[in-house]
Formats: sequence, C-alpha cells, structure tokens
Amino acid sequence: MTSLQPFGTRLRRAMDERGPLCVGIDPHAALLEAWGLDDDIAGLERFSRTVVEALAGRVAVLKPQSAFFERFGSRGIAVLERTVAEARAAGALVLMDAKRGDIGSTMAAYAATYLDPASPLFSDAVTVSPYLGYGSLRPALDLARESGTGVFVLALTSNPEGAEVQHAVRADGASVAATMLGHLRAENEGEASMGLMGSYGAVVGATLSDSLAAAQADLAINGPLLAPGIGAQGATAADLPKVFGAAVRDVVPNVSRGVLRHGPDAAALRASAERFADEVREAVAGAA
Ligand SMILES: O=c1ccn([C@@H]2O[C@H](COP(=O)(O)O)[C@@H](O)[C@H]2O)c(=O)[nH]1
Repeated sequence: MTSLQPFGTRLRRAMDERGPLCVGIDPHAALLEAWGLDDDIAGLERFSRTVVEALAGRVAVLKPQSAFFERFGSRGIAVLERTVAEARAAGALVLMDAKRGDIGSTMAAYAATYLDPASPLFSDAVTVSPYLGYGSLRPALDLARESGTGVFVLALTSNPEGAEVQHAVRADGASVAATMLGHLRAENEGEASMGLMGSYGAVVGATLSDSLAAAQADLAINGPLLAPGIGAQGATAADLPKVFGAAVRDVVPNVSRGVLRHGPDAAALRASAERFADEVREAVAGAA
C-alpha cells in the first residue's frame, strides 16, 4: 500500500502554514436555495465545486458532510468522490465527516471506504462513532496507521443531547468521554515520544464551555481536537481557550454554515474563512 506521511504530521504542517481552520462542505437544501441553486444533483455539484475552488488552496482542512451527498443517492456519492479528489489535488486535507461505527468486521469495510488509497472516496481522515465500543474501531485505527491517514472519534459532541451518553460515568468513576480520550492518548503514544502530533483525534465541541472546564486534563491526547460548533451553533473563536485550556494549540475549529452562508461569491467565501482564521489565530495567541 502506498503510504503518506502520518496524518498528524501532515495536519500539523498544514495548521502551521495555513492556520488551523477546517471549513465544512455542508450542502444544506436551505443553502442551495440561498445560493440560487436547485436542490438537485447539478446544484450539489455547483455548490461543492464553488467551495473547493474558493477555499481548497487556502484552508488547512475541508470537511465534506457525507449525509448531504448521500441524500442524492449514487449520483450524490459520485459528486462526493469528485469533491474529495479535487479538494485534495488543490492542497487541502480532506476530513470525511461520515461518523461511521459498527462491529469490527463491518468497520473494516468502512475503513477501506475512506482510508484505503485505492478507494474512490479515499480521504485524509474520517470521523467515527465509538458507540459500539472503542475496540470495534480497531480496523479503522490500524488502516489509518498503515495508510498515513487519520481517525477522529466522537468524544464530547457539540450538541446538548450528547451529554446523556458521553458524560455517563462507568463503574471505575471515569466518564465515557474521558475513557475515549484515554484510548486516543494511548493510540498517539508513539508520536508523543517523538515530539510529533498523533493521527488519532477526538471530536470535542466548541460549544461546551460550561461542562468542559473540569475535564481539560483529559484533552491532552497528543492528537488533533476537531471543534465543531463555531458560527451557526453559537460558539466563537474567543471561546476556544476557555473550552480547551492548554490543549488549544491542537484544536482544529470547524465552521460550516458560518462560512457557507456568504456564498456563492468566491471572494466572500474566502473573506469569511479568513475572518474566522484570524479570530482563531488571535484567540490562540492570546492563550499563550
Ligand atoms: O459534535 C459534532 C460533530 C460533528 N458536527 C458536524 O460539524 C458540522 C457543523 O456545522 P455548522 O454549520 O458549523 O453548525 C456539521 O457537518 C455537523 O454534522 C457537529 O456539528 N458537532
């Protein structure tokens, strides 16, 4: 298998060169309408291509939300394939937001879909759900190591409903979220010993200011922390130091609708992404 440099190394370089922002490609029906596009395959294709052309040469990460492509069936998946390939060719890292999770034997097929370089949906990283247990994710974790890709495990999601599962406390006193973060810390240990960022990340919402303060120590996983919730969900770049504490340097903040609502004008999309990137840079520098 042709292997890339480890995802964590590639991501750290992209964050240093371009800033840490991740922009989502979320073709909501309402956004297609606001852009003057039809809610059909041609609208989907135009929307995605516009975002890629405007931003793939500038931001560190683009995150297509698979659901918005899947709803168009096989033709939507074909657009997703082209979107991923064009974004990667233009220099962005692509994080596929698919939130897959299943028993190990099925997980191996999901892993092959997103993390095998021979797959038409090959991406730099994928989001996964650990609801079937962290160990069920092993095929994705192993394939990521082999192919130089990354895996982001849902730990503390940005939505308020997540707390009933993620804050649940196990018999040993650890919360489910802390347990997932502990697994990721162990997964990234090899890179930590070499002073590099690991390739195994966690999803931790930027919206969690109140509930996270007590758990900041758990965030030291030596891997990237994807932080959705900025913009449409109400969090701001200025919240990041408060939410993430010392881990703020490993945060990859995601903004989707907050940027996309400025389209379809490419210059306006770029200006919005740049504003968010500047705000993030300022917040992180202020935390030093
Ligand atoms: O905890 C999570 C995990 C994933 N997401 C995804 O991120 C984007 C957020 O979009 P906005 O328009 O910036 O709200 C979207 O694709 C979600 O599915 C999340 O929001 N929270």
